[in-house]
Amino acid sequence: MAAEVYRHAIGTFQSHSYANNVNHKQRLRNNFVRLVNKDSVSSRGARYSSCSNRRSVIRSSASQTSVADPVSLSPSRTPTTDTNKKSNEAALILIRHGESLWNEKNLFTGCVDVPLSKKGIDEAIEAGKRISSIPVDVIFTSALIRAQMTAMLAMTQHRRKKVPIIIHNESEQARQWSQVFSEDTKKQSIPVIASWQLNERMYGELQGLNKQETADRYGKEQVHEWRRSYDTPPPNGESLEMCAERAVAYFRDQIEPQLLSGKNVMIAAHGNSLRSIIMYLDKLTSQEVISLELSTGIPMLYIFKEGRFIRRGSPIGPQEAGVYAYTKRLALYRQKLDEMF
Ligand SMILES: O=C(O)[C@H](O)COP(=O)(O)O
Repeated sequence: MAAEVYRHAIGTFQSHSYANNVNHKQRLRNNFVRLVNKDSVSSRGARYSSCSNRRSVIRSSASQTSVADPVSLSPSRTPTTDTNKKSNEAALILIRHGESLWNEKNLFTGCVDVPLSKKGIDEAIEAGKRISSIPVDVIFTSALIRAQMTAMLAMTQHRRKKVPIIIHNESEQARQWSQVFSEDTKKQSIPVIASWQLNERMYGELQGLNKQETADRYGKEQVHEWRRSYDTPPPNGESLEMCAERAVAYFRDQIEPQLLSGKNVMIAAHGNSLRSIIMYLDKLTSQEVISLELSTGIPMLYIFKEGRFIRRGSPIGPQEAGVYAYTKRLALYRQKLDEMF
């Protein structure tokens, strides 16, 4: 089974109470409305919501919920963004943030904005070493500091030494205002786009609670269902399906066009927002995704080629020959780096 490929150990986390949820119920209601009306789901405009996933063939049946289309892209999804490269091939790196202070304490974290632990910082740096020879043209992160720190720390290790700069991308005007006019600066920098749609799923009333204590109180099975099932939300929180509604919509609307235009993309996000995106990329069923676990701070590489996503696992290190054998472009880039540095 495809999910078995993801051997990363599950981080242990636990829960607690959610501090910033004044509008929480309203948001959940909105999410449900959006779920009912899936065709109208857009990653733009809304403030807070959940994500959704799709992998390859997501079958629709009583036990296997259909999430989205297979990953091949229709002509209507041709890139509309700035694209000077003409290529139907690109690299996609996914990284779950390094261990956070609440991961360390085994607390359910969800949308709470918790920074990295010391170990998490080391993991982010280590992740950066693993991808240090893979070109990155644009970075997407969630709006949460643990994902943003992971992306920045990882990029400190990159051989090309480009500087990540934050770009506001939420509207045409924001994009205009964020423009970098100097061609030299553009070449020496990497745009970073932060978006709430890539946030961790909202864990509702579990946020801030200890995971082990919650399992002791409600039972292991119940807690496993809240954490790993596709469509059972934790109390007042988001199910993976709800999380996928926002994350996969965002991926399709904002990230795929970049890949289609030949840009290499890195996404630094979270256990469940990335699970939903991987479900989409690998066409996992709602049953298969249950066993998909992501470790903190482990980069995963996909090659986007002819409208399809090809999973290439996790680069072991910058010298790993196999990574650069995947595509001619990666190999050439690596060769250029070797000559320059
Ligand atoms: O929000 C959290 O607690 C973690 O980031 C993910 O937790 P999980 O492994 O319980 O989904």
